[in-house]
Amino acid sequence: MKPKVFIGRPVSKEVEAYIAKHCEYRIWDKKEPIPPEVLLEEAKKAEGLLVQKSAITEDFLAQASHLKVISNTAVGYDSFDLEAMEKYGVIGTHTPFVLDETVADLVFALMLSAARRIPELNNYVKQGDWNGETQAEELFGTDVHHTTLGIVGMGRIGEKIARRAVFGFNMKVMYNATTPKPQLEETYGMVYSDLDSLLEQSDFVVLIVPLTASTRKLIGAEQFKRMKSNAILINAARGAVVDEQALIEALQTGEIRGAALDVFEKEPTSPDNPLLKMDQVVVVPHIGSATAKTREAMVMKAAENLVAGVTGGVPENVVKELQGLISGQ
Ligand SMILES: NC(=O)C1=CN([C@@H]2O[C@H](COP(=O)(O)OP(=O)(O)OC[C@H]3O[C@@H](n4cnc5c(N)ncnc54)[C@H](OP(=O)(O)O)[C@@H]3O)[C@@H](O)[C@H]2O)C=CC1
Ligand SMILES: O=CC(=O)O
Repeated sequence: MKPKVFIGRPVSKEVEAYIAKHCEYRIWDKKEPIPPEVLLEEAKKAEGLLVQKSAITEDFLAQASHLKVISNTAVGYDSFDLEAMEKYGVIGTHTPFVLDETVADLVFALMLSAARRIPELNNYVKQGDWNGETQAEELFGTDVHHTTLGIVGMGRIGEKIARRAVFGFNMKVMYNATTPKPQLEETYGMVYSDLDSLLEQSDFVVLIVPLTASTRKLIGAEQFKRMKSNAILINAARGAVVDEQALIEALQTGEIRGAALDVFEKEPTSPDNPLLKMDQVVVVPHIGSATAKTREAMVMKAAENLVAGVTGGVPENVVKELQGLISGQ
């Protein structure tokens, strides 16, 4: 008998066919996100789940006693209660590597947009404000090339950002991570820095860390005070890595020049969020990995992890905190 799985989001025909070959499955194929109570009811009958950032709590796991694996279609897995998953022996997987270059592209798109004020100037032209006079200084932006970039998080994606910065834009790169990376320093000529010095010296600060207890509100009022007044913050990590209220105040008081945000404390963010009213803030709706090719690769990777987890194989991408569950099998 094939193992029973539930697919908690729409997938392509190819992915569905792959899962169908190995599993008996049910699927949530509506565009809107699956309601938590529907996911729970389905999870009670399944050995494996494929989800996209659905919250997996202790209470959820306690009620879904057949689960062996939960495959997340994202690299970040802050939606997993890792302690509870370990307690219930449920393997969690994610989709690293396949999205790195795409997310690094988006980080650069955000950096360039904020520095050169692309959304503002796009509106200026489209609204008919371009009247042919010599361009006024108020339209000027700031350079990206030959400036200093501080990257907070030097993992898979951080490295791809560093490569673009050094070889594409001649930037000086400083980085912070939990441990220094001497080999990457040699490859990219970048320097490891404590967070405070990185904030003090960078023209652009990119956040690309996982959301954990140690990174929640990593950047708050105290950190904004350290940043240059012409600095631009790019957050492509998770909204909660930044104290959003402190960011609003830092922008209002001119402590930093601007921000470019793919992620927010609460998603979707409220239309009333003051950040959305600020010209010096560029926003996109959490689309770091959102190209058709990369998203398809992520979903196929998630399907492969799911199938391996319910058919007695070893999923390729078990999250590091739960790898003990595999070695203990
Ligand atoms: N906006 C979007 O659409 C996307 C967002 N993301 C987010 O980006 C995150 C990073 O992805 P990825 O590069 O694959 O992850 P990795 O695990 O490869 O890298 C994470 C990096 O963060 C560092 N780090 C962890 N904790 C801290 C800390 N307290 N202070 C400083 N550095 C820290 C790690 O240090 P060390 O190497 O020393 O352990 C590591 O260098 C994801 O977890 C996700 O939240 C990812 C993809 C898309
Ligand atoms: O936010 C996206 C991810 O893959 O993590």
